[in-house]
Amino acid sequence: MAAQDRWIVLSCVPSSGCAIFNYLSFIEVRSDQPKGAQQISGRVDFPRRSGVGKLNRGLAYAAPDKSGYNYPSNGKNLVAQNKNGYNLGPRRCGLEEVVRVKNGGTRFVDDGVRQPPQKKRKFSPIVWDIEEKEVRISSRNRVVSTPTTLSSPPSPCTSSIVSDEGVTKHSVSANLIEEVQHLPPKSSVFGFAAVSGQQCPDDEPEQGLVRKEIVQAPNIFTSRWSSDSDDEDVSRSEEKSRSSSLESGECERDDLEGDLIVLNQSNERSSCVLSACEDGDMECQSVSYGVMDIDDKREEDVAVDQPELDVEEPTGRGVNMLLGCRSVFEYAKLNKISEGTYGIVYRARDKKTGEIVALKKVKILDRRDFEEYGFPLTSLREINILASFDHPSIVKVKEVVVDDHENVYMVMEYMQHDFKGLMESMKHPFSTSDVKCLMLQLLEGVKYLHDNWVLHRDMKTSNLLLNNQGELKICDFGMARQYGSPLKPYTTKVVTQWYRAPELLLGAKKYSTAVDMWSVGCIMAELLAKEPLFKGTSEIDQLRKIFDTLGTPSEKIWAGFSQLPGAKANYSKQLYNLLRRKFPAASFTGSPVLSDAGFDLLNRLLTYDPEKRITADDALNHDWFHELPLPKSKEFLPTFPPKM
Ligand SMILES: Nc1ncnc2c1ncn2[C@@H]1O[C@H](COP(=O)(O)OP(=O)(O)OP(=O)(O)O)[C@@H](O)[C@H]1O
Repeated sequence: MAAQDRWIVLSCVPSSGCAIFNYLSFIEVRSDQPKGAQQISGRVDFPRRSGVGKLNRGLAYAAPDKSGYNYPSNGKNLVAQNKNGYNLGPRRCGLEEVVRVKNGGTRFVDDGVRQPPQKKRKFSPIVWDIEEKEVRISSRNRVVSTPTTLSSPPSPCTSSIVSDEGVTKHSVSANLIEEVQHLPPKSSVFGFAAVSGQQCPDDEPEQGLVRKEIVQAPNIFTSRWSSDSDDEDVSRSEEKSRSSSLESGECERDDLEGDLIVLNQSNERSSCVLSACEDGDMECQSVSYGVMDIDDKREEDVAVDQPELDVEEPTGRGVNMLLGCRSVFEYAKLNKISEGTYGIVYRARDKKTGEIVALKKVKILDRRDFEEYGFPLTSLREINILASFDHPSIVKVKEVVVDDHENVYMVMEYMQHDFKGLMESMKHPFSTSDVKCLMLQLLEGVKYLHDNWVLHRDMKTSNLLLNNQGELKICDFGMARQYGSPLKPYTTKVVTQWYRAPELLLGAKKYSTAVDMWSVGCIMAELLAKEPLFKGTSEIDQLRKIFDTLGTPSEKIWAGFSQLPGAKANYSKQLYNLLRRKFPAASFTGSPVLSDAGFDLLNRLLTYDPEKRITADDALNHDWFHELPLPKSKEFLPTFPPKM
């Protein structure tokens, strides 16, 4: 396959300093371009960024295949330079050379340097760095696809940086270039928180004082981010259409922040492409499907705000990129598993292989919105992240397929159960060794996410799947987003209410991995008790329920608590942490029992202060997992009758 038939993804750069690329894009490498540097058809749009320079459009070029290139392991580093040769930093790409010319003539050139093999992701998905904006993908010029080739090229997404404390961390690097997936023809690719201690000993709960056992849990905020002094405005837009089908305890998802999105692929004839763009001052970003045609207004913008392009305009127009995706009719739908806010999930069979899969149809909530704004961001985000991840505790996306009506489906590995449904149908709760086994898998998955700078933000039992091999996998990444340094304000309307961390309920705009850890604590409690821990009926009721159990937080146990928007409300003072009552060390009443070590872990997960809340890494090393009963191995987990 010639290079010019490939699709490549140009990635974006976080918004630091002079970094001016904010998006990744999918760009078609065309064969009808001049020699040497093959022009990549399409438009590359960038969000407007104050102080950085407006980037509206660029053109991408790629050199022809110099054969013998053994993707992905031989990926080269590319350097982006502006017109004056200013080096914008290394980028890595799965193609031999990629030259991207943006406004002002920025181009990527091969610097001949090899990237050391890196870790974790199959490829780097997105860096989304757009705060709380409505982001949609335009249905005009549509194209979609996602990688299915799950080879694991070294991740270009991480690089070492030095944190505030001088500790070397991995971070999502700026300046990414996504890698090309080489695909076979036709395969579409695609107190109380008396801190950790939060303890109020069971034998003396009424004695008045909460024991404050300050445990030096890793400091999530300070260890991973620089100062949060950047008080960026969060421009958030409400999603116009909402589903009324929210499950009990769920909040509406009102944020569509984050950005876009990946999907790369190639096959012999056509591929799916996404590019990202910004809609003028409105900062409504959209991703064009398919070949990007040049819209006049954007050209004007470029002309006014940017130096002249020193490259040719793209010539390609209107290729139907959906051709690159297999049809959903390759699968026989067997039954509907679930209909959620953003998707309908079916059990289906691959007609060719007989394999049973899960098909998640992306729900278009409002057709007119779709026409105008395109493919829902949450779905793109989910596809992108899932396609980029490769971990036993994260559900795998096999490919993306389409139907005749432009509906898009994710094809995922099929998992027989979700924990919400499972626990509703179980007569007895999981045993302690079952829960340990499940918690280890869950924490491994969460650690993987956090190591890759992704917040899931919607951890709950219905988003945890279990198969008959005893494997637990996290799904539903529609709310996930990349985070980085410095800590940015995000929307607070994330995480289903029952699992939502107190800092979110109290309106903290800056939050991070600790929100997922709180949810993990709620899940641990639920796995043990077979009942959700805090079943609030509203946000205020949710807080009330948390405070009633863990005690009302104060500045003393949670530094910064009093500054949170929601802290001003008049909460009734509950001085004690009564969690141990719900999980006693021994019980004759049927309450779930929990050893001191187990209770300590639960308490650390449900620590008010996010900075003191335990991390996934530390939780995995917690003593509870080393004491008897030991975690069961997956193969010995109970099996359950199939849900129908
Ligand atoms: N790979 C899979 N295999 C089997 N069932 C699945 C799979 N993925 C999802 N499901 C089922 O579909 C349900 C909804 O999936 P998912 O959460 O991804 O959709 P959603 O539309 O985002 O839902 P919600 O609005 O609840 O967040 C899950 O709770 C689970 O029961």
